[in-house]
Amino acid sequence: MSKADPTSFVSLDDFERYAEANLDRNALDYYRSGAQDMITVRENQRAFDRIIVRPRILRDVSTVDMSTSIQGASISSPICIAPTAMQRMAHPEGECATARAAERKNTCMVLSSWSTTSIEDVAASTKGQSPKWLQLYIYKDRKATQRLIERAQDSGYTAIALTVDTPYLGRRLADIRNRFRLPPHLTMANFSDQKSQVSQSKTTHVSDNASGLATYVASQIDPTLSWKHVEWVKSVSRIPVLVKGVLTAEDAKLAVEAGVDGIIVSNHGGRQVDTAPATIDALEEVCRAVDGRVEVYLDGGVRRGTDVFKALALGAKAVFLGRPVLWALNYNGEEGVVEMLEMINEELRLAMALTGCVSVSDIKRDHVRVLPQARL
Ligand SMILES: Cc1cc2nc3c(=O)[nH]c(=O)nc-3n(C[C@H](O)[C@H](O)[C@H](O)COP(=O)(O)O)c2cc1C
Ligand SMILES: CCCCC(=O)C(=O)O
Repeated sequence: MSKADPTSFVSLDDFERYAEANLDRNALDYYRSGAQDMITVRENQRAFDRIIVRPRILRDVSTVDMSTSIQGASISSPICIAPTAMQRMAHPEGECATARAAERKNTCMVLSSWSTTSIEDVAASTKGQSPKWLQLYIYKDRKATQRLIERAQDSGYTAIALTVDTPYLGRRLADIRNRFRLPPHLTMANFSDQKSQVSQSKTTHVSDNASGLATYVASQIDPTLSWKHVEWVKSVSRIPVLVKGVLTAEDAKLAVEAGVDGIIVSNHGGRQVDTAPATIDALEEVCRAVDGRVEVYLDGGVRRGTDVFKALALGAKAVFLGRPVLWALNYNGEEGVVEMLEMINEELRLAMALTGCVSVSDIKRDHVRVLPQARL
């Protein structure tokens, strides 16, 4: 695999090609892998190709405004950053570099609770001028879970994205083969002061047994979780609570009934249950079920400006990028993430101009036609 030449990066794929040639196997496979045969990973991207854009013409597109808001906070464009764990494997400045890049582009970053930099250090690395959310798992240790929410609130995070698709970790074959382990100089930084509550021990902490990551998740995450726990998170949080990992109309309705403030349509980047639907295929049924009661967002496979356009046309308020951030981080830290965000933002600007949309509210359902779903 030849390393992509940074001077000729023309699409988000180029960042990935660069990282493929640059990252060590353990990190690269962890970042790019998905569950089992990775069918959903591929579908997340391919499904966008089954949606036809219907451009409108002659509408004076000399000025295009991509600004929007999420949970009441203004952002410069509907392209945000999804939570991905352990970013310091990609670059020494990891999550801080990502947060600074997000702030420079005035967009929202979601910090993984399994970050290699603490909630407080990430907050301190920015000026607090763009929204930061904390992604949360419900840990077996409820006090530790509640403490994470409090720490996020105290550090200026403005929402909690509660991940609900991970009662167990999906089966990721490459990580099992590689005996994935977090490099010894890194830690799950949000837990380093809580060893007694969150048993982050040498044996369970991403240990080097064959399913180290899965074992770690099984030791930490409570698989008994149900909707009443979502209500519990709401009851202990002063900031909005969103659920991340909804793929069906049925669950979207239950989420609204549980009082959530927003829904992220996500299949965890195809990393949990393989052959789950592509998120762009699930988006419309979720939006119909929600019927405008809360904001709906999407992540999974978004790689081009036209992908963002299609998600907005089908009802998403904003989209979140996962892996492209890791590839860009690996390429050039904060600057790399800024460059990647600028690239996809410019693609969105052009997609809007070429379809006759001068603001995100101009992007309507009839700007796209969805072709019949291919067989998986
Ligand atoms: C390496 C990696 C780590 C992730 N870690 C988390 C995490 O800690 N919490 C979480 O809710 N989702 C996590 N996700 C899922 C992302 O938030 C997001 O749903 C997904 O990556 C979006 O798809 P994309 O990578 O195709 O853009 C992770 C994804 C990847 C690729
Ligand atoms: C133990 C970290 C798991 C993070 C995660 O959500 C993922 O890898 O998809």
